[in-house]
Amino acid sequence: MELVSCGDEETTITRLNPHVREMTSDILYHLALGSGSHDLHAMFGDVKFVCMGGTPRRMEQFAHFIMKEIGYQLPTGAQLLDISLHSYRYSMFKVGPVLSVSHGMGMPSVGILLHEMIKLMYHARVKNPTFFRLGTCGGIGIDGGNLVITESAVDGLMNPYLEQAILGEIQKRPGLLDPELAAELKALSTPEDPWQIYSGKTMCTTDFYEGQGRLDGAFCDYTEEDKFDFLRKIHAEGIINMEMESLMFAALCHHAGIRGAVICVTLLNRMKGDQVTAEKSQQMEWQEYPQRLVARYIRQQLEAADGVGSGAGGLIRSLSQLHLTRQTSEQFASSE
Ligand SMILES: O=P(O)(O)O[C@@H]1C[C@H](O)[C@@H](CO)O1
Ligand SMILES: O=c1cc[nH]c(=O)[nH]1
Repeated sequence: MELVSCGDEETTITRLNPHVREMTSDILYHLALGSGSHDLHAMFGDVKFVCMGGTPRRMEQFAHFIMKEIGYQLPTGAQLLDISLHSYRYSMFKVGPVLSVSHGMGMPSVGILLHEMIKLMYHARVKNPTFFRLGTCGGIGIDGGNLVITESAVDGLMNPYLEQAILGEIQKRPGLLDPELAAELKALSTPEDPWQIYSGKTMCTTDFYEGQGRLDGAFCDYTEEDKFDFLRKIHAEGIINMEMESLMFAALCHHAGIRGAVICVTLLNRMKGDQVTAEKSQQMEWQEYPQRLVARYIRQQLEAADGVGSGAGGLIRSLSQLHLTRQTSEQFASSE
């Protein structure tokens, strides 16, 4: 990707806010970090992959999982710490070149996080990061426990763009994701995996209940027939799942020129019901499926960068100058 000159810095982020370039100190309020209070280049300059998902617990688990998968070792006595603990909003864990961050529920929450993660990449001088959303969704004609890779995201009206009111006017940003990345991820799935993998359009809604045509919300002013007419209609348009973040994620990654992918596990088939009835232990196992696929991709990329046959360890060790120790945690706390 072409480097864009930003004052005395270079960034691969397109359309970066010119005001941010001029700010001597930028507070990343919801991450409990700041370009004035922290040496963001020293802390995050080696990041290559940013993985996001709804809950702090899932993203902490992913951090531990990816640590094993890429053979990364914390220094003796160090613990994996929540870098954004003192924001009381999001949780963020760093494992060498991988950041694992929770984004909460819905587009406003993931949108705020994306603004700050994109600025973090700029301040840390990270070039060409890849962003992933590792999520859960409702399948349309796909049973629970399968994977969906989003090709592009649409809103609840099937518009292929994000509409945002900015200064009293609607701005439209396309919900496009990187087709090559989606294909590369899909190719990493094998017939031995416990899931089937699908790719298609994702409907991103602003609500879990009425917004997704459920019959089990507190309110429902439509019939079961209306619901199924709608699900059949959107399925005929190539929509194979529903969730609540993909459109914001796709639109902001595309706007920033960041390679992004959305991989969700289905928790249920909406053609068969509305309630999530799978056992909690089953849901927990399913939640790991997107993580397993993305871990394969990260491993593959690190191994390729490290040279064939030498394994990911060397690169990861050399990339990971920064270890998140108690001392740096106290630094994070001081930015509260
Ligand atoms: O990534 P997660 O599993 O948090 O995303 C989906 C979409 C909504 O945020 C939430 C609804 O249950 O799950
Ligand atoms: O049906 C579902 C399941 C998970 N997440 C959603 O947004 N919808």
